Amino acid sequence: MPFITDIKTFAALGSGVIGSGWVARALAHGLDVVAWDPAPGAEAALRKRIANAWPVLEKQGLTPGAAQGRLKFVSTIEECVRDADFIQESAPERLDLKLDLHAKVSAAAKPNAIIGSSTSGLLPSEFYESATHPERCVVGHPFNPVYLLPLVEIVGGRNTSPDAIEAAKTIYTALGMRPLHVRKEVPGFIADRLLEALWREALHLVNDGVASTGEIDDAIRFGAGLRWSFMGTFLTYTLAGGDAGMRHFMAQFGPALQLPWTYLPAPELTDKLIDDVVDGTSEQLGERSIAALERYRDDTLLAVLEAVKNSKAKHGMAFGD
Ligand SMILES: NC(=O)C1=CN([C@@H]2O[C@H](COP(=O)(O)OP(=O)(O)OC[C@H]3O[C@@H](n4cnc5c(N)ncnc54)[C@H](O)[C@@H]3O)[C@@H](O)[C@H]2O)C=CC1
Ligand SMILES: C[N+](C)(C)CC(=O)CC(=O)[O-]
Repeated sequence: MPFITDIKTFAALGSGVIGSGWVARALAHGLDVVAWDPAPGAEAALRKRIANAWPVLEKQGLTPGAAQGRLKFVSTIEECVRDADFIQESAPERLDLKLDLHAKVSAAAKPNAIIGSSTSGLLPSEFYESATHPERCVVGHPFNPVYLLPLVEIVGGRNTSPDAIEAAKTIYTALGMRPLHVRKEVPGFIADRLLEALWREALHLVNDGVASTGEIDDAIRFGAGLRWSFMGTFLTYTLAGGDAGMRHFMAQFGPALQLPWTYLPAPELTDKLIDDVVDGTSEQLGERSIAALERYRDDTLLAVLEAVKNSKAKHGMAFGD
């Protein structure tokens, strides 16, 4: 039986930061969405998050027929997944919890509905171990805010069929995303390995009293962060090697890797370090609420996405190139 790829009904399990982002994306793409989350007050919190995201989604352009009213919140896992054409799990990052949840989800779902997990780095071979029809189970790791950022890392487990990877690519593409197949199942996949290295070094810089959280954020947002929105590290450093490109770059800056500039192990999360990071970021937040900062982030991201798309078009490139 072929996997379902022309999806009409999207099931979301877990409606926290990431689950609500998936719901917003699916609704904006004109789908019916069924959601489940066991927390008290979860439905109201989800609807509030969707309402906060909706203005930027309207600005970006909704699929005809898209409406917040097409979200149905249900009270059981089975009700959530039974009639779904595609299922995305965004439950807390705990192996035991995901193992138990996926055993239930996969037993209740249509056998040919693809199941994706938002996990940031747990291994699909482990948490889909007791799934029914594990061949249709993948990781679809998104980035926050899920309703705007296109990247989704697709990772298969030991039992995932190659056809399921292709089906997941088709589904996520139809949701306006840019799938990246991570060919080897490794903890942290690709993007979170990179992000974790940056995060670890940022914590060391705070811990060693080198810079405040705001100064470290400035070092990213006025420099590398701007060029990372359209060019990755490898091509950027090719240009840093001048006309001789990457070979010259390697010769000039390669030896510095032996120093090294960076620490590998993370610093101990002492109470002082946690307080320094929390106090620093509270100061950066100032009087703004999280929701206001999210709207600022979303508007700015949309402007960046539009600018990158237009510039690529002028150079004969598609957005996904
Ligand atoms: N926050 C982030 O930046 C990102 C998180 N992720 C991944 O997304 C997943 C969800 O993370 P967040 O949304 O950040 O967490 P969150 O804490 O915001 O939301 C988790 C939600 O799951 C609900 N929940 C609790 N038990 C559950 C169960 N048994 N089944 C279903 N839902 C349950 C909670 O009530 C809560 O609403 C995790 O696997 C995480 O690694 C992926 C990309 C980015
Ligand atoms: C912090 N995090 C590991 C949960 C981050 C991600 O998984 C992706 C993101 O949105 O940065």
